[in-house]
Amino acid sequence: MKFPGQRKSKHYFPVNHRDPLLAQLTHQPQAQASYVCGIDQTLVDIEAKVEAELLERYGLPKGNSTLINDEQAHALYTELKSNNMISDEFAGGTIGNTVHNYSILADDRSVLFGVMSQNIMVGSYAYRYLCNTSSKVDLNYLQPVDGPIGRCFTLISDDGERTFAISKGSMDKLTPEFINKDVVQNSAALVLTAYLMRAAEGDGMTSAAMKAIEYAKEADVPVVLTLGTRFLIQEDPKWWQKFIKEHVTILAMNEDEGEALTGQVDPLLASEAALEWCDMVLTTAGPIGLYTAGYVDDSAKRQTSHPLLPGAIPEFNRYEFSRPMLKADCDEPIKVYAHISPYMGGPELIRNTNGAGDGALSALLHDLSANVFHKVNVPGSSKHKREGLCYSSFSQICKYANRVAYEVLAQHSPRLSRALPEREDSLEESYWER
Ligand SMILES: Nc1ncnc2c1ncn2[C@@H]1O[C@H](COP(=O)(O)OP(=O)(O)OP(=O)(O)O)[C@@H](O)[C@H]1O
Ligand SMILES: O=c1[nH]cnc2c1ncn2[C@@H]1O[C@H](CO)[C@@H](O)[C@H]1O
Repeated sequence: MKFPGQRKSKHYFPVNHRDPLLAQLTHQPQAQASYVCGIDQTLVDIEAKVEAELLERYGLPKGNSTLINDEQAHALYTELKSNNMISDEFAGGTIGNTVHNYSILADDRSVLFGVMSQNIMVGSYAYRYLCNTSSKVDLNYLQPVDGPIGRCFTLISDDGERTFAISKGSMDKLTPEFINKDVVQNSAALVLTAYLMRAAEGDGMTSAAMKAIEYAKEADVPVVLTLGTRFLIQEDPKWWQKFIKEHVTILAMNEDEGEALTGQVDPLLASEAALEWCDMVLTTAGPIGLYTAGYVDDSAKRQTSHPLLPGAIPEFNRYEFSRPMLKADCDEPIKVYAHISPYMGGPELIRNTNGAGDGALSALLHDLSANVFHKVNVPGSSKHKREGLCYSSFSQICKYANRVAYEVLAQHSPRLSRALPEREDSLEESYWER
Protein backbone atom coordinates (compact mmCIF):
# COMPACT_ATOMS: atom_id res chain seq x y z
CA MET A 1 0.00 0.00 0.00
CA LYS A 2 1.42 3.30 -1.09
CA PHE A 3 -0.02 5.81 1.33
CA PRO A 4 -1.76 8.93 0.17
CA GLY A 5 0.60 10.07 2.88
CA GLN A 6 3.79 9.95 0.91
CA ARG A 7 2.84 13.59 0.86
CA LYS A 8 4.51 15.57 3.64
CA SER A 9 1.40 17.32 4.87
CA LYS A 10 0.82 16.98 8.57
CA HIS A 11 -2.52 15.32 7.91
CA TYR A 12 -0.88 12.48 6.13
CA PHE A 13 1.05 9.62 7.53
CA PRO A 14 4.69 10.78 7.64
CA VAL A 15 6.36 7.77 6.09
CA ASN A 16 9.76 9.45 6.01
CA HIS A 17 9.90 10.09 9.74
CA ARG A 18 11.19 7.55 12.18
CA ASP A 19 8.26 8.02 14.48
CA PRO A 20 6.99 5.42 16.93
CA LEU A 21 3.92 4.68 14.85
CA LEU A 22 5.96 3.96 11.79
CA ALA A 23 8.30 1.77 13.82
CA GLN A 24 5.37 -0.51 14.64
CA LEU A 25 4.62 -0.72 10.97
CA THR A 26 8.14 -1.40 9.77
CA HIS A 27 8.93 -4.00 12.44
CA GLN A 28 6.16 -6.19 11.20
CA PRO A 29 7.59 -8.76 8.80
CA GLN A 30 4.71 -8.36 6.40
CA ALA A 31 2.02 -5.73 6.66
CA GLN A 32 -1.48 -7.04 6.10
CA ALA A 33 -2.92 -5.85 2.85
CA SER A 34 -6.15 -3.96 2.32
CA TYR A 35 -8.01 -3.67 -0.96
CA VAL A 36 -11.29 -2.48 -2.41
CA CYS A 37 -13.60 -4.51 -4.62
CA GLY A 38 -16.11 -3.37 -7.22
CA ILE A 39 -18.68 -4.68 -9.68
CA ASP A 40 -18.99 -3.35 -13.19
CA GLN A 41 -20.48 -3.93 -16.59
CA THR A 42 -17.36 -4.78 -18.58
CA LEU A 43 -17.20 -2.15 -21.31
CA VAL A 44 -14.83 -0.65 -23.82
CA ASP A 45 -15.27 3.08 -24.52
CA ILE A 46 -15.31 4.02 -28.20
CA GLU A 47 -14.66 7.74 -28.20
CA ALA A 48 -15.64 10.12 -31.01
CA LYS A 49 -16.34 13.83 -31.39
CA VAL A 50 -19.80 14.35 -32.82
CA GLU A 51 -22.25 17.05 -33.88
CA ALA A 52 -25.59 17.54 -32.12
CA GLU A 53 -27.29 16.33 -35.28
CA LEU A 54 -25.85 12.82 -34.90
CA LEU A 55 -27.14 12.53 -31.32
CA GLU A 56 -30.59 13.58 -32.51
CA ARG A 57 -30.57 11.15 -35.40
CA TYR A 58 -29.79 8.21 -33.10
CA GLY A 59 -32.22 9.42 -30.42
CA LEU A 60 -29.51 9.90 -27.79
CA PRO A 61 -30.34 12.54 -25.16
CA LYS A 62 -27.25 14.68 -24.57
CA GLY A 63 -25.47 13.78 -21.33
CA ASN A 64 -27.37 10.53 -20.85
CA SER A 65 -26.19 6.91 -21.05
CA THR A 66 -28.70 5.15 -23.32
CA LEU A 67 -28.93 1.43 -24.11
CA ILE A 68 -29.04 0.80 -27.87
CA ASN A 69 -29.83 -2.43 -29.74
CA ASP A 70 -27.44 -4.36 -32.00
CA GLU A 71 -28.83 -2.82 -35.16
CA GLN A 72 -28.35 0.76 -33.91
CA ALA A 73 -24.89 -0.14 -32.60
CA HIS A 74 -23.91 -1.53 -35.99
CA ALA A 75 -25.14 1.58 -37.82
CA LEU A 76 -23.45 3.95 -35.36
CA TYR A 77 -20.15 2.09 -35.42
CA THR A 78 -20.14 1.92 -39.22
CA GLU A 79 -20.85 5.64 -39.48
CA LEU A 80 -18.15 6.64 -36.99
CA LYS A 81 -15.60 4.26 -38.49
CA SER A 82 -16.18 5.15 -42.13
CA ASN A 83 -15.93 8.87 -41.33
CA ASN A 84 -12.71 8.37 -39.36
CA MET A 85 -14.31 9.87 -36.30
CA ILE A 86 -13.13 7.37 -33.69
CA SER A 87 -10.33 8.94 -31.64
CA ASP A 88 -9.84 6.17 -29.10
CA GLU A 89 -10.98 2.71 -28.09
CA PHE A 90 -10.10 2.09 -24.49
CA ALA A 91 -11.27 0.10 -21.46
CA GLY A 92 -14.05 1.95 -19.63
CA GLY A 93 -16.95 1.36 -17.27
CA THR A 94 -17.49 3.60 -14.25
CA ILE A 95 -16.32 1.06 -11.69
CA GLY A 96 -13.67 -0.47 -13.95
CA ASN A 97 -12.19 3.03 -14.24
CA THR A 98 -12.50 3.63 -10.51
CA VAL A 99 -10.78 0.43 -9.35
CA HIS A 100 -8.11 0.80 -12.04
CA ASN A 101 -7.37 4.34 -10.82
CA TYR A 102 -7.42 3.17 -7.22
CA SER A 103 -4.78 0.53 -8.04
CA ILE A 104 -2.64 3.10 -9.83
CA LEU A 105 -2.83 5.54 -6.92
CA ALA A 106 -2.39 3.00 -4.13
CA ASP A 107 0.02 0.88 -6.17
CA ASP A 108 -1.92 -2.00 -4.70
CA ARG A 109 -4.57 -4.60 -5.32
CA SER A 110 -8.23 -4.11 -6.08
CA VAL A 111 -10.70 -6.78 -7.19
CA LEU A 112 -13.15 -6.43 -10.06
CA PHE A 113 -16.29 -8.56 -10.42
CA GLY A 114 -17.88 -8.67 -13.85
CA VAL A 115 -17.84 -10.78 -16.98
CA MET A 116 -15.18 -11.55 -19.57
CA SER A 117 -15.45 -13.29 -22.94
CA GLN A 118 -14.16 -16.83 -22.56
CA ASN A 119 -12.58 -16.88 -26.01
CA ILE A 120 -10.46 -13.83 -26.69
CA MET A 121 -8.95 -12.88 -30.03
CA VAL A 122 -5.92 -10.63 -30.12
CA GLY A 123 -7.16 -7.10 -30.86
CA SER A 124 -10.78 -7.79 -29.82
CA TYR A 125 -12.57 -5.54 -27.34
CA ALA A 126 -12.09 -8.08 -24.56
CA TYR A 127 -8.38 -8.13 -25.35
CA ARG A 128 -8.19 -4.35 -25.25
CA TYR A 129 -10.03 -4.28 -21.95
CA LEU A 130 -7.47 -6.61 -20.37
CA CYS A 131 -4.53 -4.75 -21.90
CA ASN A 132 -5.79 -1.37 -20.63
CA THR A 133 -6.39 -2.48 -17.06
CA SER A 134 -3.73 -2.14 -14.37
CA SER A 135 -2.02 -5.43 -13.50
CA LYS A 136 -2.84 -4.63 -9.86
CA VAL A 137 -6.55 -5.03 -10.58
CA ASP A 138 -7.29 -8.67 -9.73
CA LEU A 139 -9.35 -10.05 -12.62
CA ASN A 140 -9.35 -13.63 -11.39
CA TYR A 141 -12.96 -13.47 -10.24
CA LEU A 142 -14.44 -12.42 -13.60
CA GLN A 143 -17.17 -14.72 -14.88
CA PRO A 144 -16.40 -16.26 -18.28
CA VAL A 145 -19.23 -15.70 -20.77
CA ASP A 146 -19.94 -16.92 -24.26
CA GLY A 147 -20.15 -13.58 -26.06
CA PRO A 148 -18.59 -10.14 -26.39
CA ILE A 149 -18.18 -7.61 -23.59
CA GLY A 150 -20.10 -4.32 -23.88
CA ARG A 151 -19.28 -1.27 -25.98
CA CYS A 152 -19.84 2.25 -24.76
CA PHE A 153 -19.94 4.82 -27.58
CA THR A 154 -18.61 7.91 -25.81
CA LEU A 155 -19.81 10.78 -27.96
CA ILE A 156 -18.21 14.12 -27.18
CA SER A 157 -20.03 17.32 -28.14
CA ASP A 158 -18.35 20.63 -28.95
CA ASP A 159 -18.83 21.85 -25.38
CA GLY A 160 -17.01 18.76 -23.99
CA GLU A 161 -20.22 17.15 -22.69
CA ARG A 162 -20.26 13.35 -23.13
CA THR A 163 -23.21 11.25 -24.22
CA PHE A 164 -23.06 7.47 -23.91
CA ALA A 165 -24.69 4.87 -26.14
CA ILE A 166 -24.34 1.40 -24.67
CA SER A 167 -24.33 -1.75 -26.76
CA LYS A 168 -24.49 -4.19 -23.89
CA GLY A 169 -23.20 -7.45 -25.41
CA SER A 170 -22.91 -9.85 -22.48
CA MET A 171 -21.94 -7.21 -19.91
CA ASP A 172 -25.01 -7.89 -17.73
CA LYS A 173 -24.61 -11.67 -17.62
CA LEU A 174 -22.84 -11.68 -14.25
CA THR A 175 -24.59 -14.07 -11.84
CA PRO A 176 -24.60 -14.01 -8.01
CA GLU A 177 -22.53 -17.24 -7.74
CA PHE A 178 -19.58 -15.32 -9.15
CA ILE A 179 -19.56 -12.87 -6.26
CA ASN A 180 -16.98 -14.28 -3.87
CA LYS A 181 -18.22 -13.80 -0.31
CA ASP A 182 -14.77 -13.83 1.33
CA VAL A 183 -13.39 -11.33 -1.13
CA VAL A 184 -16.26 -8.92 -0.45
CA GLN A 185 -16.25 -9.41 3.31
CA ASN A 186 -12.50 -8.89 3.69
CA SER A 187 -12.38 -5.80 1.53
CA ALA A 188 -12.11 -2.20 2.73
CA ALA A 189 -15.11 -1.20 0.56
CA LEU A 190 -17.51 -2.51 -2.06
CA VAL A 191 -17.94 -0.05 -4.95
CA LEU A 192 -21.01 -0.04 -7.20
CA THR A 193 -22.69 2.13 -9.78
CA ALA A 194 -26.36 2.91 -10.24
CA TYR A 195 -26.08 1.52 -13.79
CA LEU A 196 -26.01 -2.00 -12.32
CA MET A 197 -29.64 -1.63 -11.30
CA ARG A 198 -30.92 -1.27 -14.85
CA ALA A 199 -30.14 -4.78 -16.14
CA ALA A 200 -32.94 -6.37 -18.17
CA GLU A 201 -35.18 -9.22 -17.02
CA GLY A 202 -33.21 -12.45 -17.31
CA ASP A 203 -29.78 -10.80 -16.89
CA GLY A 204 -28.07 -11.54 -13.58
CA MET A 205 -26.22 -8.25 -13.00
CA THR A 206 -28.73 -6.63 -10.65
CA SER A 207 -29.08 -9.71 -8.47
CA ALA A 208 -25.28 -10.16 -8.43
CA ALA A 209 -24.93 -6.58 -7.16
CA MET A 210 -27.62 -7.17 -4.51
CA LYS A 211 -25.83 -10.35 -3.37
CA ALA A 212 -22.57 -8.42 -3.00
CA ILE A 213 -24.38 -5.73 -1.00
CA GLU A 214 -25.82 -8.41 1.28
CA TYR A 215 -22.34 -9.87 1.91
CA ALA A 216 -20.84 -6.42 2.51
CA LYS A 217 -23.53 -5.40 4.99
CA GLU A 218 -23.18 -8.68 6.90
CA ALA A 219 -19.49 -7.86 7.49
CA ASP A 220 -19.88 -4.08 7.99
CA VAL A 221 -17.94 -3.38 4.81
CA PRO A 222 -18.81 0.14 3.55
CA VAL A 223 -20.93 0.13 0.39
CA VAL A 224 -19.97 2.95 -1.98
CA LEU A 225 -22.39 3.96 -4.74
CA THR A 226 -21.73 6.30 -7.65
CA LEU A 227 -24.83 7.58 -9.41
CA GLY A 228 -23.76 7.45 -13.08
CA THR A 229 -26.21 9.79 -14.78
CA ARG A 230 -29.02 12.12 -13.70
CA PHE A 231 -31.43 10.57 -16.22
CA LEU A 232 -31.37 7.27 -14.34
CA ILE A 233 -32.03 8.94 -11.00
CA GLN A 234 -34.75 11.33 -12.13
CA GLU A 235 -36.87 8.39 -13.35
CA ASP A 236 -37.61 7.55 -9.72
CA PRO A 237 -35.76 9.62 -7.10
CA LYS A 238 -37.81 8.13 -4.23
CA TRP A 239 -36.67 4.62 -5.16
CA TRP A 240 -33.04 5.75 -5.14
CA GLN A 241 -33.44 7.57 -1.82
CA LYS A 242 -34.76 4.36 -0.27
CA PHE A 243 -32.02 2.29 -1.92
CA ILE A 244 -29.34 4.60 -0.53
CA LYS A 245 -30.91 4.63 2.91
CA GLU A 246 -31.03 0.84 3.05
CA HIS A 247 -27.70 -0.04 1.49
CA VAL A 248 -25.24 2.80 0.98
CA THR A 249 -22.50 4.14 3.25
CA ILE A 250 -20.78 6.56 0.86
CA LEU A 251 -22.46 8.26 -2.09
CA ALA A 252 -20.62 9.82 -5.03
CA MET A 253 -22.48 12.04 -7.48
CA ASN A 254 -22.17 15.14 -9.61
CA GLU A 255 -24.33 18.22 -9.15
CA ASP A 256 -26.89 17.12 -11.76
CA GLU A 257 -27.31 13.73 -10.18
CA GLY A 258 -27.51 15.44 -6.78
CA GLU A 259 -30.33 17.64 -8.03
CA ALA A 260 -32.18 14.67 -9.53
CA LEU A 261 -31.87 12.79 -6.24
CA THR A 262 -32.64 15.55 -3.76
CA GLY A 263 -34.34 18.35 -5.71
CA GLN A 264 -31.57 20.72 -4.54
CA VAL A 265 -29.75 22.64 -7.28
CA ASP A 266 -27.01 23.82 -4.93
CA PRO A 267 -24.43 21.02 -4.60
CA LEU A 268 -23.86 21.85 -0.94
CA LEU A 269 -27.58 21.57 -0.13
CA ALA A 270 -27.82 18.40 -2.23
CA SER A 271 -24.93 16.94 -0.21
CA GLU A 272 -26.65 17.92 3.02
CA ALA A 273 -29.91 16.33 1.91
CA ALA A 274 -28.16 13.10 0.91
CA LEU A 275 -26.60 12.86 4.38
CA GLU A 276 -30.08 11.98 5.63
CA TRP A 277 -29.71 8.64 3.85
CA CYS A 278 -25.99 7.80 4.04
CA ASP A 279 -22.85 8.55 6.04
CA MET A 280 -20.68 10.42 3.58
CA VAL A 281 -21.09 12.20 0.26
CA LEU A 282 -18.67 13.25 -2.47
CA THR A 283 -20.30 15.76 -4.82
CA THR A 284 -18.37 16.93 -7.86
CA ALA A 285 -19.47 20.09 -9.62
CA GLY A 286 -17.29 20.46 -12.74
CA PRO A 287 -15.69 23.92 -12.88
CA ILE A 288 -17.05 24.72 -9.39
CA GLY A 289 -14.81 22.01 -7.91
CA LEU A 290 -16.04 19.47 -5.40
CA TYR A 291 -17.56 18.99 -1.96
CA THR A 292 -17.21 16.34 0.71
CA ALA A 293 -19.85 16.03 3.41
CA GLY A 294 -20.33 13.65 6.31
CA TYR A 295 -20.45 13.18 10.05
CA VAL A 296 -18.14 13.49 13.00
CA ASP A 297 -18.83 13.08 16.69
CA ASP A 298 -19.04 16.42 18.43
CA SER A 299 -16.16 15.43 20.75
CA ALA A 300 -13.86 14.68 17.79
CA LYS A 301 -14.60 17.72 15.61
CA ARG A 302 -11.66 19.84 14.51
CA GLN A 303 -11.89 23.46 13.49
CA THR A 304 -10.35 24.55 10.19
CA SER A 305 -7.56 27.08 9.96
CA HIS A 306 -8.69 28.05 6.44
CA PRO A 307 -10.99 31.04 5.91
CA LEU A 308 -14.63 30.22 6.66
CA LEU A 309 -16.64 30.05 3.44
CA PRO A 310 -19.98 31.63 2.65
CA GLY A 311 -22.63 29.47 1.00
CA ALA A 312 -26.14 28.12 1.30
CA ILE A 313 -24.97 26.87 4.70
CA PRO A 314 -22.97 29.82 6.11
CA GLU A 315 -19.41 28.99 7.23
CA PHE A 316 -20.09 25.41 6.19
CA ASN A 317 -16.42 24.40 6.25
CA ARG A 318 -15.89 25.24 9.95
CA TYR A 319 -15.06 21.66 10.96
CA GLU A 320 -13.45 20.48 7.72
CA PHE A 321 -10.31 19.34 9.56
CA SER A 322 -12.36 16.54 11.18
CA ARG A 323 -12.08 12.96 9.97
CA PRO A 324 -15.27 11.38 8.59
CA MET A 325 -17.09 8.91 10.87
CA LEU A 326 -20.08 6.64 10.40
CA LYS A 327 -23.14 8.35 11.84
CA ALA A 328 -23.83 5.27 13.97
CA ASP A 329 -20.36 5.57 15.57
CA CYS A 330 -21.10 9.12 16.76
CA ASP A 331 -22.73 9.79 20.15
CA GLU A 332 -23.53 13.32 19.03
CA PRO A 333 -23.23 13.39 15.23
CA ILE A 334 -22.62 16.75 13.61
CA LYS A 335 -22.59 17.36 9.88
CA VAL A 336 -19.29 18.48 8.38
CA TYR A 337 -18.65 19.96 4.92
CA ALA A 338 -15.63 20.90 2.87
CA HIS A 339 -15.20 22.40 -0.58
CA ILE A 340 -12.36 22.96 -2.98
CA SER A 341 -12.10 24.79 -6.29
CA PRO A 342 -10.51 22.97 -9.23
CA TYR A 343 -6.81 22.30 -8.75
CA MET A 344 -4.84 25.12 -10.38
CA GLY A 345 -8.10 26.25 -11.99
CA GLY A 346 -8.10 23.08 -14.12
CA PRO A 347 -5.71 22.08 -16.91
CA GLU A 348 -5.16 24.50 -19.76
CA LEU A 349 -6.71 22.15 -22.26
CA ILE A 350 -9.73 20.01 -21.34
CA ARG A 351 -10.74 17.82 -24.27
CA ASN A 352 -13.60 16.37 -22.27
CA THR A 353 -14.36 15.72 -18.63
CA ASN A 354 -15.17 12.03 -19.05
CA GLY A 355 -14.14 10.11 -15.94
CA ALA A 356 -13.06 13.09 -13.81
CA GLY A 357 -15.71 12.20 -11.24
CA ASP A 358 -14.59 8.55 -11.20
CA GLY A 359 -11.04 9.80 -10.58
CA ALA A 360 -12.17 11.84 -7.59
CA LEU A 361 -13.91 8.79 -6.15
CA SER A 362 -10.82 6.61 -6.55
CA ALA A 363 -8.87 9.10 -4.41
CA LEU A 364 -11.50 8.90 -1.68
CA LEU A 365 -11.36 5.09 -1.84
CA HIS A 366 -7.59 5.20 -1.56
CA ASP A 367 -7.86 7.28 1.59
CA LEU A 368 -10.48 4.93 3.04
CA SER A 369 -8.46 1.83 2.24
CA ALA A 370 -5.31 3.42 3.70
CA ASN A 371 -7.26 3.87 6.92
CA VAL A 372 -8.16 0.17 7.03
CA PHE A 373 -4.55 -0.73 6.27
CA HIS A 374 -3.29 1.52 9.04
CA LYS A 375 -5.89 0.26 11.53
CA VAL A 376 -5.01 -3.38 10.90
CA ASN A 377 -1.26 -2.83 10.99
CA VAL A 378 -0.95 -0.11 13.64
CA PRO A 379 -3.94 -0.85 15.86
CA GLY A 380 -2.47 1.04 18.82
CA SER A 381 -2.36 4.35 16.96
CA SER A 382 -4.22 7.22 18.56
CA LYS A 383 -5.83 7.67 15.16
CA HIS A 384 -7.98 4.65 15.81
CA LYS A 385 -9.14 5.52 19.33
CA ARG A 386 -12.32 6.66 17.60
CA GLU A 387 -13.66 4.67 14.70
CA GLY A 388 -12.86 6.75 11.62
CA LEU A 389 -14.13 6.00 8.14
CA CYS A 390 -11.14 7.57 6.36
CA TYR A 391 -7.49 8.24 7.07
CA SER A 392 -7.60 11.99 6.41
CA SER A 393 -9.84 14.95 7.11
CA PHE A 394 -12.69 16.13 4.89
CA SER A 395 -10.48 18.99 3.81
CA GLN A 396 -7.56 16.80 2.84
CA ILE A 397 -9.77 14.30 1.00
CA CYS A 398 -11.14 17.23 -1.02
CA LYS A 399 -7.64 18.22 -2.04
CA TYR A 400 -6.62 14.72 -2.97
CA ALA A 401 -9.81 13.96 -4.93
CA ASN A 402 -9.51 17.26 -6.73
CA ARG A 403 -5.86 16.67 -7.58
CA VAL A 404 -6.67 13.25 -9.03
CA ALA A 405 -9.62 14.63 -11.06
CA TYR A 406 -7.20 17.20 -12.50
CA GLU A 407 -4.81 14.42 -13.46
CA VAL A 408 -7.61 12.55 -15.30
CA LEU A 409 -8.35 15.74 -17.24
CA ALA A 410 -4.67 16.42 -17.89
CA GLN A 411 -4.01 12.85 -19.06
CA HIS A 412 -7.10 13.04 -21.35
CA SER A 413 -8.30 9.62 -20.27
CA PRO A 414 -10.69 8.28 -17.63
CA ARG A 415 -8.01 5.73 -16.76
CA LEU A 416 -4.77 7.09 -15.35
CA SER A 417 -1.70 5.72 -17.06
CA ARG A 418 0.51 6.92 -14.22
CA ALA A 419 0.08 7.97 -10.62
CA LEU A 420 0.59 11.48 -9.29
CA PRO A 421 4.13 12.82 -9.60
CA GLU A 422 6.38 11.44 -6.86
CA ARG A 423 8.19 14.75 -6.62
CA GLU A 424 5.01 16.41 -5.53
CA ASP A 425 5.42 15.11 -2.03
CA SER A 426 3.29 17.68 -0.29
CA LEU A 427 -0.20 18.56 -1.36
CA GLU A 428 0.24 21.86 0.42
CA GLU A 429 3.27 22.77 -1.68
CA SER A 430 1.76 21.61 -4.92
CA TYR A 431 -1.37 23.57 -4.23
CA TRP A 432 -0.23 26.85 -2.91
CA GLU A 433 3.43 27.37 -3.62
CA ARG A 434 3.44 27.51 -7.40
N1 LIG B 1 -14.21 22.56 -16.63
C1 LIG B 1 -13.46 22.22 -15.57
N2 LIG B 1 -12.48 23.02 -15.12
C2 LIG B 1 -11.72 22.66 -14.07
N3 LIG B 1 -11.86 21.52 -13.39
C3 LIG B 1 -12.82 20.68 -13.78
C4 LIG B 1 -13.68 20.97 -14.89
N4 LIG B 1 -14.53 19.94 -15.03
C5 LIG B 1 -14.24 19.05 -14.07
N5 LIG B 1 -13.21 19.48 -13.29
C6 LIG B 1 -12.61 18.77 -12.15
O1 LIG B 1 -13.04 17.41 -12.18
C7 LIG B 1 -13.88 17.11 -11.04
C8 LIG B 1 -15.02 16.19 -11.45
O2 LIG B 1 -15.71 16.76 -12.55
P1 LIG B 1 -17.24 16.54 -12.90
O3 LIG B 1 -18.10 17.12 -11.84
O4 LIG B 1 -17.40 17.03 -14.28
O5 LIG B 1 -17.35 14.94 -12.82
P2 LIG B 1 -18.49 14.00 -13.37
O6 LIG B 1 -19.57 14.77 -14.03
O7 LIG B 1 -18.85 13.10 -12.25
O8 LIG B 1 -17.66 13.17 -14.44
P3 LIG B 1 -17.80 11.66 -14.92
O9 LIG B 1 -19.20 11.20 -14.61
O10 LIG B 1 -17.51 11.71 -16.38
O11 LIG B 1 -16.76 10.89 -14.17
C9 LIG B 1 -14.33 18.48 -10.54
O12 LIG B 1 -14.66 18.40 -9.17
C10 LIG B 1 -13.11 19.34 -10.84
O13 LIG B 1 -12.11 19.13 -9.86
O1 LIG C 1 -24.23 1.84 -18.42
C1 LIG C 1 -23.05 2.00 -18.05
N1 LIG C 1 -22.45 1.10 -17.21
C2 LIG C 1 -21.18 1.24 -16.76
N2 LIG C 1 -20.40 2.26 -17.11
C3 LIG C 1 -20.92 3.19 -17.94
C4 LIG C 1 -22.24 3.13 -18.44
N3 LIG C 1 -22.45 4.22 -19.23
C5 LIG C 1 -21.31 4.93 -19.22
N4 LIG C 1 -20.38 4.32 -18.45
C6 LIG C 1 -18.98 4.69 -18.20
O2 LIG C 1 -18.87 5.90 -17.50
C7 LIG C 1 -17.48 6.26 -17.59
C8 LIG C 1 -17.27 7.69 -17.20
O3 LIG C 1 -17.74 7.93 -15.94
C9 LIG C 1 -17.12 5.94 -19.04
O4 LIG C 1 -15.78 5.47 -19.14
C10 LIG C 1 -18.15 4.89 -19.46
O5 LIG C 1 -17.57 3.66 -19.85
